[in-house]
Amino acid sequence: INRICLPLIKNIRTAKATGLCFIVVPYYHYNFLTARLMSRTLLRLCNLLCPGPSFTSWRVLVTSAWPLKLQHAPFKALGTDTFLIVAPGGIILNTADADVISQVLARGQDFPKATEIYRSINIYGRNVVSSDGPIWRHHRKITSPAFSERNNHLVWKETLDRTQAMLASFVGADGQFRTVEHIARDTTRLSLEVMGRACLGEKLEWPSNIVGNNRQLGESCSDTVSQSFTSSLEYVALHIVSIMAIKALPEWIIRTILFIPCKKSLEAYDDWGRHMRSMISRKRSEIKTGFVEAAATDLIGQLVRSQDDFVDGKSQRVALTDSEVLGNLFVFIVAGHETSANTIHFALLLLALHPMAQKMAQSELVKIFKGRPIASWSFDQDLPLLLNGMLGAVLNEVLRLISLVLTIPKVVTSPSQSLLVDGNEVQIPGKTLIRLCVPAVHRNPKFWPSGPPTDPGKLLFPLDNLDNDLGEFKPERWLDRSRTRLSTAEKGYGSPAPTPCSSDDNSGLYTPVKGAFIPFSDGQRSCLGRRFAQVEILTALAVILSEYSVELAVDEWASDEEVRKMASDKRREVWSKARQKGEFALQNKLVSIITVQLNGTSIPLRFSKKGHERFYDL
Ligand code: HEM
Repeated sequence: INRICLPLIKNIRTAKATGLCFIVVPYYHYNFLTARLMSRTLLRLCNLLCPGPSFTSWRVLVTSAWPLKLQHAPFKALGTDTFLIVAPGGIILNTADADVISQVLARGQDFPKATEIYRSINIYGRNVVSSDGPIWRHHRKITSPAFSERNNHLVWKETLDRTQAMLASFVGADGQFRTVEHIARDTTRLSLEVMGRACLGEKLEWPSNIVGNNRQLGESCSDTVSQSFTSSLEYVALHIVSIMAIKALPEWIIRTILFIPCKKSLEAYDDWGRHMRSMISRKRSEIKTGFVEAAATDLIGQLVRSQDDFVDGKSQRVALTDSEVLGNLFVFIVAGHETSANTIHFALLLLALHPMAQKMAQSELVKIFKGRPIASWSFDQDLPLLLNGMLGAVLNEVLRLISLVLTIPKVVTSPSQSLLVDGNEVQIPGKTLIRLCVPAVHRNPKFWPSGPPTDPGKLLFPLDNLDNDLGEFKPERWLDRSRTRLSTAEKGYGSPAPTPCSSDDNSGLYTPVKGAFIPFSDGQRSCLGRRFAQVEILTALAVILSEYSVELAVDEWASDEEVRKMASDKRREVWSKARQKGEFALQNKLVSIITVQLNGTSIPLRFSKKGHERFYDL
């Protein structure tokens, strides 16, 4: 009674007082242990005994996956874009309303980041992602300048180079492109290589010296975890979730754990930390001895240099400690490698599923590069054209359709904060957790111009965008700039906080209402690596599409020889099978583990020289 009923009654009263729509659930999703226990007992039992839950059932809303699986559907079913979930452990405000989102993001003091959720990321030291208040301001002030245009230039150069190496690895022994079964592994490696150079100043060498072969990521580690930096970085990147889970345990439990997977993760953790500490001190001596060139552009060099700048300056207190430099480098890798890798992965899948969009992007690349060799591509001249053209539209559309970060968590400072919801001033109680539901607002027809669905007979899951085309991949929607609308924040409610990079806007593309497009969040806690990611993803796609096309592989239904002999109707048939399978996977097999990714399945792809495609003429 004391732990469940009374708090629940109190929370229901508080929720009622807001006047917002609310749904009562029996347990609080963010109470990890209770949620695990209840989902295995009560939820499982109810799901066994009762018919399939509706979009607004508590059985759905207590799961962490609903923002991914149901997107805008619960909001549509409830007839509101902002509703509360009320549990004994607390109240969660969910919103898919661009106006509410832009108010929350603009008022960082009133609605700070819910850093509790990110505590487990502190394993190497305090950092900009998981801190708040003055400590966060201190980290942000020191780390922001590292994400400079000089660093982005390094990202550009490294991505040009590593993408060509990745493409070369797709060619089989017979000189022909082979089917790439797990493209996500290759894009992960590509992204780690770019991170290695632009973040840590290291040219990563894989032990096999071949990127993208069908070897499992992480296999390069020997049983005891290799001493080499690349292997330990790869191992840590691949096992981040389990390493963070182990490190959340008390030290005495950790040190007495004997079973092998945990030991390996711990060794990798120690190994990478050791590598990084010696790298930091090496950087420091490189800077001292005047070897500044490399140190000045990669992120590690800039963070280490900022330590010296501050020590030599007026206030000695301001510098980051070595452990904080390490903590920040670690979160840059966590926040940056998987997000960029998965975006490139999803962009390639969606382009393979939509050959018309791919052709449009390719013809624009012909106009931009006019057949110039990659070595002569220019960061200053060519990148803005990519960002503001069809490829920029492809990137935005991928990020709109598959939001890598599902929800952006904020918390209400006590005692309460007011918000304008549908024109009414609402008092949101202190400590309420706010979830900005990214996939839902990205598909909310209230905030996006939309057309009719391309194929009204085709069912989409979830069934929430049947009367519009917002569930479809249509990069062209970003090319019409006349669609810009105004938001509450622009009309003067609250003052939008400065974003880190002002030069990274795709100003040549359609500008959605403020708060409607938030793949990188917005306001004072927006993504520090936004421009880094944009440069990396666009550059990789430009290298691939300037000379090659990407198609769905059909090996499951026909061999290369059979495809060669097929008439066009037969080819269309096998391609349709591959398309159906690919679309099914994208609609049903996405999961969110730190970021959104395909789980337990992959969509095989085939690259080909332009002009040698197998299904382009269909
Ligand atoms: C497509 C790629 C990326 C996406 C979609 C993305 C998305 C996001 C989002 C939504 C946030 C806000 C999270 C929150 O407030 O809960 C964020 C924060 C952050 N991101 Fe990214 N990110 C990407 C790439 C990168 C890269 C490449 C880096 C670094 C190299 C990076 C570094 C950071 C950092 C340091 C923060 C924390 C900023 C702060 O709290 O002050 N991100 N990112």
